[in-house]
Amino acid sequence: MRVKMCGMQTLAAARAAEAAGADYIGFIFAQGSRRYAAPETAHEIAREMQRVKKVGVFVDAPMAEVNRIADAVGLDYVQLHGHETAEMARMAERPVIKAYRYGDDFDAEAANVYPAEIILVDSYVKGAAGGTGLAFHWQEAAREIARVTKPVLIAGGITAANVREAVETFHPFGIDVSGGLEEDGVKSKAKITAFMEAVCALR
Ligand SMILES: O=C(O)c1ccccc1NCC(=O)[C@H](O)[C@H](O)COP(=O)(O)O
Repeated sequence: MRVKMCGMQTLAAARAAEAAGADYIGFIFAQGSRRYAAPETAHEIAREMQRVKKVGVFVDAPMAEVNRIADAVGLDYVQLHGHETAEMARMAERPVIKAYRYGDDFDAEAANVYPAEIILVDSYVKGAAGGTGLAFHWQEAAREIARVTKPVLIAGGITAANVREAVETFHPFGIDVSGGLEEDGVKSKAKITAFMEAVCALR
């Protein structure tokens, strides 16, 4: 079970995520997010990482900008978290993680033919692209999400307290977490460690 820890803004948080055993860390390049990371900052953090894969999160950004930032930062994946078309995804120069919001644009058939390596299913909250800290209706969604034939990351409101239920409900490729690692809106080393302990207890 893979773990993606998203919304990294400091070297300390990224080091804690890597040391705890995260498989992916994410940087938010969506202007307006409180978790926005400037590409220069993300690059400084990324170059210190040894093993963890670096993901850049974009919302309806021009693909030229996505590719430019991916090069500048040294990203391993780009996460398209808006309403990007398949044509846009084909222009990506990195493997794509395509995010859908359950209750908005999620559609298993569309996800299966979208040119992405990994599908991420997040919560839908009107007016927010992601990082809401809210879970969607897992029991209702499970059968539909099971029809996705690609690796699936489940996101939205996951914490150390409910990650077992998420895994037992979806049996996903992996879990994506951001707010569940924060204390007063800032990534917490203690919460990062506690989250991975909860995941390791499932393995
Ligand atoms: O985190 C953000 O601020 C954000 C803003 C705009 C688009 C995407 C964003 N986050 C993407 C992620 O992959 C988050 O980890 C995911 O939405 C789950 O967040 P949370 O519910 O806080 O665990």
